[in-house]
Amino acid sequence: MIVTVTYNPAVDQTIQFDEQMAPDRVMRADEAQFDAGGKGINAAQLLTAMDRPCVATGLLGGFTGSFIRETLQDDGVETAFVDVDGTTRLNTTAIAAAEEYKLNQAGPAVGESVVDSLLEQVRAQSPDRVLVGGSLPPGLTPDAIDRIATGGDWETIVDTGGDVLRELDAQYGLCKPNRAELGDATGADVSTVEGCADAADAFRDRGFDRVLASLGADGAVLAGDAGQLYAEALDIDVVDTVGAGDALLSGVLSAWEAGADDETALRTGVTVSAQVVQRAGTAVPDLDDIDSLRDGVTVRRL
Ligand SMILES: Nc1ncnc2c1ncn2[C@@H]1O[C@H](COP(=O)(O)OP(=O)(O)O)[C@@H](O)[C@H]1O
Ligand SMILES: O=P(O)(O)OC[C@H]1O[C@](O)(COP(=O)(O)O)[C@@H](O)[C@@H]1O
Repeated sequence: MIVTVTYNPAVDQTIQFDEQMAPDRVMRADEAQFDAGGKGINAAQLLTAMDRPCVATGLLGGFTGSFIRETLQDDGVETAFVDVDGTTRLNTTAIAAAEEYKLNQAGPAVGESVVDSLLEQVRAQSPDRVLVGGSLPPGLTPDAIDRIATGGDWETIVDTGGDVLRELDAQYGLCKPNRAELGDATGADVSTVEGCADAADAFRDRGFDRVLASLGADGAVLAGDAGQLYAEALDIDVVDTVGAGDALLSGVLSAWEAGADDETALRTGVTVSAQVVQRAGTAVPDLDDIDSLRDGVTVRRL
């Protein structure tokens, strides 16, 4: 069973314009959408949609927090959140002509005592795996993630930015940097797939059993004890890429929970992410055919 921890959830607002962004004028969006977001929350929604037992925990506050709580309830996602005084952030993805702008807020400041409250919620679920996903709100340091990783007898997966990744001290089952985060965390040349795979592999020494590096339209690399696996991305029409990394990771975790090997897990992740990027925002797509669609993903050993 998986518990997801989102220290800094967000309502994801996706707005679409049929013209390019321009300063000093009113831009009017043709379409607007609101989704419950934040890395662990997206993962919990996707894992639930794939019938994997999962509980979403994290910090919620204010009207945006209530929206996330209600959305997850409607989606049948089990939750165990901790209430905070501030207002959960609203992150915006603006799609203008063919360009994508991601505008993320810092989130409400919290005190360190929230880590104890969250740990209590996590322990109460007795999970096998815990996914800690997303940025940290003001008031918390990477120690908040290490404390979850060392707080019980579970494998911890982490999906967070390069700066925080570099500062983690505990032992983790997996981290999932995207290309920029991998570059930030390692300082390596990540301009080629091979460079990314080598950087991911080397980064394992910093306390990660496996590193799953997502490379956008170039696909993904999974580096572990058994070597480096590379999966090409599927050739699809992308609406926006928000939630793509969460989808990749959710597919991998879902397959592992079902007992699959790394190659099958990587195929599953790439397939789930392809479904997500073909839809606006972080809404949960139809995932019924994932097991058959994943056969279309090309994986090779590097
Ligand atoms: N343009 C694209 N075409 C096809 N698949 C994509 C595209 N962008 C992202 N993906 C899929 O989503 C996964 C995660 O994307 P990425 O942008 O690297 O993650 P993040 O959202 O964390 O930045 C990729 O590994 C790939 O499978
Ligand atoms: O916590 P961060 O790094 O600010 O990211 C939060 C944002 O990332 C998302 O989880 C999407 O993440 P990915 O695009 O990396 O999958 C959004 O739902 C959320 O608004």
